[in-house]
Amino acid sequence: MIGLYTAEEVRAAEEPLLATGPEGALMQQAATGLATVCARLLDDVYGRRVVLLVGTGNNGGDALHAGAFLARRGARVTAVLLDPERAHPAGLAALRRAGGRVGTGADAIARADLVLDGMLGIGGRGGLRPEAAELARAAADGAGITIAVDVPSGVDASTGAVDGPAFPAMHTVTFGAVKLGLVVGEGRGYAGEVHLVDIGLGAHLPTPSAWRFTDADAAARLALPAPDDDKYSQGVVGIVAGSATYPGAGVLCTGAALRTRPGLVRYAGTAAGGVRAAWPEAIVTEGRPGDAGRVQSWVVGPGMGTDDDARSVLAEVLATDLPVIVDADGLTMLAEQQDLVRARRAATVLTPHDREFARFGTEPGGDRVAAARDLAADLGCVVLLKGDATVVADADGTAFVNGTGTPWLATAGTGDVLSGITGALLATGLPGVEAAAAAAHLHGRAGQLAAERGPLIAGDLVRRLPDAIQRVRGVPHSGLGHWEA
Ligand SMILES: NC(=O)C1=CN([C@@H]2O[C@H](COP(=O)(O)OP(=O)(O)OC[C@H]3O[C@@H](n4cnc5c(N)ncnc54)[C@H](OP(=O)(O)O)[C@@H]3O)[C@@H](O)[C@H]2O)[C@@H](O)CC1
Ligand SMILES: Nc1ncnc2c1ncn2[C@@H]1O[C@H](COP(=O)(O)OP(=O)(O)O)[C@@H](O)[C@H]1O
Ligand SMILES: [K+]
Repeated sequence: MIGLYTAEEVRAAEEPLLATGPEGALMQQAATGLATVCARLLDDVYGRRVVLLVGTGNNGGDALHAGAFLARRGARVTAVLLDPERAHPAGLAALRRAGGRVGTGADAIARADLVLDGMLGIGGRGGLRPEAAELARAAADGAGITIAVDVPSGVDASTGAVDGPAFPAMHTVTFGAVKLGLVVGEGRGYAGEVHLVDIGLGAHLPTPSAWRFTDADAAARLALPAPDDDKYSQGVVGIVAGSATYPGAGVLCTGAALRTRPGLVRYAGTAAGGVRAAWPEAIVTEGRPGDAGRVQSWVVGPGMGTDDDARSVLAEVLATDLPVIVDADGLTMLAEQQDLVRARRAATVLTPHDREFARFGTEPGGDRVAAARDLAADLGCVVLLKGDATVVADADGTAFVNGTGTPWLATAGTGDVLSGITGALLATGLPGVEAAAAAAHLHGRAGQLAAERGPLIAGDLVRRLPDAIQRVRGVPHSGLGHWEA
């Protein structure tokens, strides 16, 4: 798993190194790593126009030292200083020695091949002040590569919240640890591709605030069937989704469960006809959940409606002592009867998008990890807050930020697929938070594979799930896979 850290956690890790190491050593390491990434992205450094946007803190110092490195390799480097009196003295001296110069704003930025944002790092507070905001806007209008030093100025490194303008980075070169704010919320959109430069913080870093799954982490939660497995032993999933008028959610959700963990999937609900026609492999009843037969987890909510029948079905499922994932219409009803979750002892996973989340009392706001954590703690369940970087939080504060997916997932029905995947993983006995994090990872991988062929629809996700599972297990999706024992 990849650790995601707040600014405070990174500062605490830096302290012992600053206290014991030679003066400026950390900054030299950071600046060298930064300049190396810049040189790679510029391809040929000689003669290139580089503009440094330099604030008053150490973030500006990093930019100045990296600028000196690039100037020594023949780049034409101009530093734009937010406050010339307070620019990092050693960095400025190094830049001058290397032949760089100090200049002014917008024109230089418009002509630059590369703009390096060293205005604010983890010491930034609140929205950008007017002059910094103006430079960020000029960088957005320019044609050069934009690279943020440590964190894009205007992005809260710890939360991803953005208050007003921020520097639009195509790349962010971050030091020592990946800051949470670079991968979640609005900040993610400003950070671009994140490059991590090692400055030796490793052993000093605390347990991170949040985690990101890798393919290996997801694969570890997708156990293969063993020789002694049968169709029941892998975990049977029960689905309540869709309706007679709108069978689609039932079809997508059941298909996703089958394609994730095809031991046995049971369906109970009013979309029975559509589900039966689409998935002869599923065991289908028009009746209530209690009529479906034994299951090890329930998926309830997508497209089931919110009438009195739907309400009583939701209550019936939540009254079981089985893991349950609640989505869509199920969430709309649950928001009005939140005690149905609080009373549960088995795992409950709620999978709201922003509007569904708001029905529980508060908007997600700028700090999406905190929002998901707070709701999870309040209800004593797992909350999976959907978005371009889906957040999964448990009642005890454990949190994951998903790193897979594609904006092509913003299409109707993809959430139903996520519900089916989550239900299938819950049925295998995984803790709720791990099932949800693995499901989000796998769903995103399926989306990426489906998007390779252009615009995707939700059914494509179901079709690509086997390839996605192969991919996260390390088997090339286009190859024959491993035949060796
Ligand atoms: N620690 C280390 O050893 C290492 C740290 N490293 C680097 O240092 C960075 C952290 O440096 P830092 O602590 O100096 O803070 P930093 O982010 O430069 O900003 C502080 C300045 O910004 C100002 N300011 C604040 N808010 C503002 C706003 N909204 N709008 C405008 N201005 C605002 C504030 O000024 P003031 O409020 O006093 O006017 C203050 O002077 C870190 O991200 C990494 O890049 C690496 O070299 C590795 C080694
Ligand atoms: N811009 C985006 N980038 C990446 N993923 C997205 C984006 N927008 C939505 N998604 C993902 O698509 C899915 C949409 O789910 P949802 O809103 O419940 O759709 P539906 O109810 O139509 O099935 C979620 O998994 C969400 O994380
Ligand atoms: K910055």
